[in-house]
Amino acid sequence: MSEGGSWLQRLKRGLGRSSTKLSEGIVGIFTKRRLDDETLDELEELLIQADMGITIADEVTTRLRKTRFGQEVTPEEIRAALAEVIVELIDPIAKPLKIDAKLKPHVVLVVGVNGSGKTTTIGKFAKSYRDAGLKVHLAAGDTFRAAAVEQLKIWAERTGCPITTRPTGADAAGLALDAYNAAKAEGADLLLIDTAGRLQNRTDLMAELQKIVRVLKKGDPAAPHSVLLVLDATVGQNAHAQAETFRDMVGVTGIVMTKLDGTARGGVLVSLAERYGIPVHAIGVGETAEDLRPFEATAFARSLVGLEG
Ligand SMILES: Nc1nc2c(ncn2[C@@H]2O[C@H](COP(=O)(O)OP(=O)(O)OP(=O)(O)O)[C@@H](O)[C@H]2O)c(=O)[nH]1
Repeated sequence: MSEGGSWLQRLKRGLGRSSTKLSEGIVGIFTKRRLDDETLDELEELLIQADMGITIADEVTTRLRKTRFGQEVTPEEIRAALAEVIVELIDPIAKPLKIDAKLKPHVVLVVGVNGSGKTTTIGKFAKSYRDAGLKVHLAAGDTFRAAAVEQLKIWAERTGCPITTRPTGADAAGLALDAYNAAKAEGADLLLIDTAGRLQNRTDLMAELQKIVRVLKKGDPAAPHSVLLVLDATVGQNAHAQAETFRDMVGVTGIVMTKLDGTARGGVLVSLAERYGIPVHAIGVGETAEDLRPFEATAFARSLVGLEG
């Protein structure tokens, strides 16, 4: 559980496992040693182990080799260099989800594997867009789990957003279209559609997701206007497989990465950014909706490597 505090404190605390592992690793390598082939190799290995990806590991070590080879460097300097490379890489993909109010409604389909944090994400987004003055409609598209519908209903009540539901076992595509029509009739600006969690290797469930997309197009040929993939950071490298399959199946337009507090491998977000270039809208660093915030490159990079401020 998070114990409150400012967002930066929550972020730092949430990324604590990842930053401790990286910091300790860097201190271990560079205490009283020069920057040479051996230490650079060890650094590269550490960054790969931290799920940063080979490109980042390469870029950091190449830069350090060019500028500091043969010199003594402090762990602090290494962390600063690392943060700099990470910021350059993730800044272009750190983008909030932009709602086009002209679409009425802008349709956002939220997808991901079971328990990744879809419902929490929808609740949080519903609240923040409502607070910003938009009319939001929710669709409880997880027709497999009654508890998921209940959870979304609670969010609907809490945020004062109308919600479309159907009994367990109902056709999720039909529900999505019903929700679209209801949202349109209400003049809603935004329709957030929850879906059942599905593993990316279940082709039958992935086909169902494609059906939802096809059926939504009967309402608006351009819908869904956004497809958000919610990824649980604790799955580590499997996040890559998930991003790839969901992207190929339904064209992911943005990512929300949750549970960064539950892993020492927060670097996976960086390697995802580098590999797919898909915008990251928000990150979660704790169990409550308060812990889910827009993704901000500099704060993330500095917190990840354990730098102050
Ligand atoms: N520690 C931590 N827990 C989180 C985070 N985001 C969500 N959770 C928790 O993860 C659990 C699953 O979140 P949900 O939003 O219900 O996930 P879902 O994807 O809708 O789940 P399904 O309906 O099973 O597909 C809940 O207990 C959340 O409180 C996070 O950033 N950190």
